[in-house]
This record gives sequence, structure tokens and C-alpha cells, in this order.
Amino acid sequence: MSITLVTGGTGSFGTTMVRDLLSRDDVDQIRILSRDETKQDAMRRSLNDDRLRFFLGDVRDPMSVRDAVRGVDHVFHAAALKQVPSCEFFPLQAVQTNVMGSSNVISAAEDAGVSSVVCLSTDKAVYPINAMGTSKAMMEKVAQAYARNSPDSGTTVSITRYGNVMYSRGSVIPVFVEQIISNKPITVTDPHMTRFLMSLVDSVSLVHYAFENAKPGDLFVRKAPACTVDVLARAVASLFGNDDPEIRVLGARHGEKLYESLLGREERAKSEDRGDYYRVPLDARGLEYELFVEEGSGENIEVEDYNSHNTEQLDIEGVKSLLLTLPEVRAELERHT
Ligand SMILES: O=c1ccn([C@@H]2O[C@H](COP(=O)(O)OP(=O)(O)O[C@H]3O[C@H](CO)[C@H](O)[C@H](O)[C@H]3O)[C@@H](O)[C@H]2O)c(=O)[nH]1
Repeated sequence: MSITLVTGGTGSFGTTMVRDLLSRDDVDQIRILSRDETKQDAMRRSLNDDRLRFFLGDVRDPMSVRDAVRGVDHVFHAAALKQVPSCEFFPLQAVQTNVMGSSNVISAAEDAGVSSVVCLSTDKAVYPINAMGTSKAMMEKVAQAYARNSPDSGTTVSITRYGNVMYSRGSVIPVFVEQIISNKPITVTDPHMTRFLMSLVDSVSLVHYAFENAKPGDLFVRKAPACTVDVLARAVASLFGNDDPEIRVLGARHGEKLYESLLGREERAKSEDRGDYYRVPLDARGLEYELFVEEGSGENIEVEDYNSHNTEQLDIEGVKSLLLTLPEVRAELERHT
């Protein structure tokens, strides 16, 4: 009997993961640990599957995590505070959920003999400039330190890092769709800003890849195309029949970068190219300070980071094709065209 726990299982990513797990034959039970009883109830009704078990709780509360994790084989840890502005105003809340909460999940998993934990991270954790990214970078450090400090552990902890997931709750594409449908100008922050584009469904495959292939402390990213927000806005408008939309430029918001990096230079230098993915193995060196501080590693870091400016760039037609793969976009198109 195989049991998987998804923390944050009612979020955009969590839900997609749960649906995917339900479609597989090798999963006997799927547990969802999350805070919002209303969202759980809605999910219970819409999925209506007796393999689902809902645990009301919070990753901040070790007891609720411990209860949810008992008897589990795999944990996909997606519970997080992920909105940049809210974390910026309440950084300690991000610390409690994203850093301490992740540590609680890893400790409880180890105690319960879970075989594998995959932690969900974000490109905003690379050279972070905002509190959300900083807290996720710390979550990655907690996961990697666990792997480094517990070589005999039976629990493999790894990390998957994502760029922007298209149409996730609160993200820009639904905002653009709504603006176009209601004939409002499209609000673009900085037309030259680029973001990686990933569909939720593609993102799930990276999690499975990590469950199947991870060594302790591994970090995986999936290669992805990117586009500018100007191209994204025009692609959305064009899908809804407007090839010359009115665009209002707002300027970058607090804590935003012109482009995002999925791998830093230092990570890319030691990454392994695995076709659709990059794997960054754990830096398992010990605390021999003279190696770090006086002698160094003898390597020079000459490669560029892997970012949304230097990855494959999509044009309007390319983004339109990608948007049409999203069921949410197709549903809106059916309603409004
Ligand atoms: O009205 C808007 C809103 C956003 N943008 C731009 O669109 C891009 C994407 O914006 P999102 O708000 O979708 O995503 P962010 O890159 O700001 O990411 C944040 O929102 C995401 C929502 O999916 C996740 O929560 C993510 O972790 C969080 O950092 C950014 O360049 C942003 O500047 C606009 O041009 N106009």
C-alpha cells in the first residue's frame, strides 16, 4: 500500500498534484494537509474519491504535521506563503511557514520513516531580493542541511524549483484574461520583464522525476521557455480576438526582478544536464573551514545563470499555442468568443 501526503494540497499546485496522483494505479491513499476547511470541503466534493484523506492543520504546527505523516511513503511539500507582496509586508510569517514549517515537515517525515520528501521551491529563491524568495532560499538550505547532516537517514529530501506556473491562483494570466474580457486596458508592469512559462501539468512531471531519481539533497529544475510580459499580454489579447490591445504600463512592483533565474551561476556550473531537466547535486563538503575560506575549490565560475532572459524566448504565436494547452484558457474562450 502506497500513501502520499501533499502539504498545501488545496492550492493550485497541490490540487494538480492530487489529481495526477488519483489518475495513477500505484497510489492507494492521498492525504492532504492544509489550513482551509472550506477549500478542503470543496475539493472533497469535486473529486469525490475514497482514496482521499483530508487533514486540517498547519505546517507551522508540528503536531498536525506528525498526525498527517504517520504511515506515509512519500511527501510532496507544497504548503507555503507564496505571494510576494504579503511576504514583503509580513516577512516573519514567511519565515514561520516557509522555513520553520518546512523543517517541521522534514523532521516529522524522518520520525515517521517516510522514504522521500520533495520540497517545492521557486525561481525567486535564486539570488533572492524579496522576503518570499529569501524564505524559500532558506527552506532549500534547511532541506540541503538535513541531507548533509543525516547521511544515514532513510528519508531522502530533495527540492524542485519552478518558474511562474501559468494560470495559478493570483497570477497574471487570469488578470489579463479578465481585463480583455471586460474591455479594460491591459496593465503591464514593465514590457521588457521576462518570466519562465510552465503549465501546471508539466510542472507535476518534475515532482515525479524527483521522487524517482533524487539522491539526498538534490535540486531539480525543468527547462522552460520564457517571454516578456508585453508578449504575454498581446498573446492573451490576440486569443480573445484583439490584435491591438490598449496597454497601460505600470512600472515594476515592489520586490520584482526584470528577469528570474532558475539556476544561479554557481549551481549551473556544477549542474548535470538531463535533457528536459537540470540536476544540481548536494554540495556535501564538510565544515573544513580552510578549504572554504583559505584554499577554495580551485574552480572558476564562468558560466551564466539559467534565467528567463537567456532561455528560449517565445513570440506571440508561441505563447498563444502554449496558452491553448491550458484548460482554463480554453474554457474562457468557449464562454467569450
Ligand atoms: O497586472 C499585472 C500583474 C503582473 N504583471 C507582470 O507579470 C509577470 C508575472 O506576474 P505574477 O504576479 O503572475 O507572478 P510573479 O512573477 O510576480 O510571482 C508571484 O506570483 C505568482 C503567482 O503565481 C506566484 O505566487 C509567485 O510565487 C509569486 O512570486 C511579472 O513580470 C509581473 O510584473 C503585469 O505585467 N501586470
